Amino acid sequence: MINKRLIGTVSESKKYIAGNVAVQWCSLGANIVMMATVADLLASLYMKAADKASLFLTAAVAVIAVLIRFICTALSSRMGYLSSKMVKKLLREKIYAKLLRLGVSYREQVTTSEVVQVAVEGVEQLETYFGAYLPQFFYAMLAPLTLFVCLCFVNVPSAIVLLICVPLIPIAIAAVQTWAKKLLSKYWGQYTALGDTFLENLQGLTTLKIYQADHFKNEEMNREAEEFRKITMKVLTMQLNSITIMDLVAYGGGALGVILAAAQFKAGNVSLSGCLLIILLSADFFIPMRQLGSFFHVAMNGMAASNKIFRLLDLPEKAEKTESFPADCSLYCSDLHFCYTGKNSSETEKNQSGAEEREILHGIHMEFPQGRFVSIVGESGCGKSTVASVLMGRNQGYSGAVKVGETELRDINEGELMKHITYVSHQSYLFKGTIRENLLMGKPDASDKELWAVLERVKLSGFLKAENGLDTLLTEKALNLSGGQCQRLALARALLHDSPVYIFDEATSNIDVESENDIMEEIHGLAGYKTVILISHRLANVTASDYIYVMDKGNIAESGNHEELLAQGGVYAELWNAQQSLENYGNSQRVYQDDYSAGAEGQRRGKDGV
Ligand SMILES: Nc1ncnc2c1ncn2[C@@H]1O[C@H](COP(=O)(O)OP(=O)(O)OP(=O)(O)O)[C@@H](O)[C@H]1O
Repeated sequence: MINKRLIGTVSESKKYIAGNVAVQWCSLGANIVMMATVADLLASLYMKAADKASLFLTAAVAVIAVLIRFICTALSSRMGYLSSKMVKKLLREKIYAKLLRLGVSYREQVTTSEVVQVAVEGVEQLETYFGAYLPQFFYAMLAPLTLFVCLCFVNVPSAIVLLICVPLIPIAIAAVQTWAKKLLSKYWGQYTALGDTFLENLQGLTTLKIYQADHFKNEEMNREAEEFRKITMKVLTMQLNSITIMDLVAYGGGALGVILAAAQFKAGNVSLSGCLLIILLSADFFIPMRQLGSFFHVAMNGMAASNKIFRLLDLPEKAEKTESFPADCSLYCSDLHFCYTGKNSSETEKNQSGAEEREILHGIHMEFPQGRFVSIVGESGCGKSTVASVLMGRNQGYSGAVKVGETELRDINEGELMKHITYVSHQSYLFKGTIRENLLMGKPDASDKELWAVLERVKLSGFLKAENGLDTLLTEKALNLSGGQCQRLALARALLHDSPVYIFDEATSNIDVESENDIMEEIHGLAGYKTVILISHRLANVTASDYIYVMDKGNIAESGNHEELLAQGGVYAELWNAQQSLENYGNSQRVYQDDYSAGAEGQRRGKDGV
């Protein structure tokens, strides 16, 4: 239960732990002095030898001792607080720094939910370990030894017996530890799983309601919660049982001290005041160890959490990338293979070892020359977004070559890569805060004038002027904006970023036609002077591209410009014809509806005599 690595990792907390032990020890010293004076007074009262002076002296010593103990207790909790505060801060900083070092591809090794659980809940669990358990551990060793030394001056056999009984408490703790360890790790697992389910169901509540699946999920969660309740009760029972055992040992030991002292007094081996002192102090032999036991289970939770923290901190890191982004920002992939493994998405031991590798990209060749507009199309699931993630440096476990100019992409410094490639997906993340704050992420030194100019370009300025301008507040995930407005805002932020390469991954899916047209207009505008990679389901959006790659099940099925691909009469032409007939059908329906509405309006007007 003393994790040297954990203590070493946050060694700054050692001074607080030492200070905490020191003040508790001072408090014990004050208690010994007080008890010795009280024992003396009681003995002289019994002998009828007490006078006023000894009464006053005892009262004065008692008041001073109580005062010292009060100050020491306050100092001890202050130090406990300071050490746990420092530990939490340091560990969270380390986790944060680790994530930064792992970079954008961190999800290849650990899931976001695991990182959140470890950084928030996991670190929180260590509060008691550092704030209470560790100081108590050292104090629980020091206190019986100190009392032993003091009582040796009074009566050696009693002091020895009391000292021998103290280790019975840790032995009792150790007896339950093996069982407790397994139980607590199971408890922790169920606790985090329940947290995951709860969060997921809460986030998807609207969807669950729409499909009337909320009842089913409710029952599922009830079952999980019931399992969690059962294991919580087991943990509580285990804790209560072990506390009962510890109490038996502690108070039994105290009682033994009383019996021994009385026997020694009867045998004439100890004075009356000495006997009283042994009786008064015998409980203090056991109380620190008993207190340690009560922190034990919380500290064990901390240990389970620290294992998870170290698993995260020990994840292998790639060597520091030093290459800067080349001036020639043409991108190309040659013989590019990529597989996702179960490792990426699951933390279970079984999945890690038995992870099935599924190749998504089967040795593809693609070129994205500087300043050209290249599109990638293909059926859902053929690997388009995977290519985008590789180009963004998010999927680094590829084989083959991916180069920017002459430099291998995975050797380019991550900050440089992010600075030079802007990625806009259909789910661009907008942060809770103001419109200004969200836009300034694209260009921190942009003036309000620049921000309004870019909002004008994406046709969002009218709406925002009617709201609170650049200070319009966005709620979490910008839920107070429509889908189209979110995408326009994300595009505005991307335009401000002004990087040489832009990747648009289905940036206009799931939004209204007007927003789609406005956004596509901007993308086509960019294509004149930036390297633009456009991934789109809708072929009408890619017709103006300099080059189009048609993907099929992780391979390049065809490539060329729009006219060439149509002339080939292959997958692209088939898809184009199918989409065209659908769009023509949609248009004819719209015309029919417009005619119908115009006719109905004419009839109404006729009736009204207008
Ligand atoms: N993180 C992941 N872990 C495991 N498999 C994944 C992951 N992301 C995607 N895949 C799988 O990789 C394949 C290609 O996915 P990808 O998202 O690249 O396709 P896509 O062509 O962009 O599809 P869509 O047009 O529907 O967005 C899919 O079969 C998908 O199941």
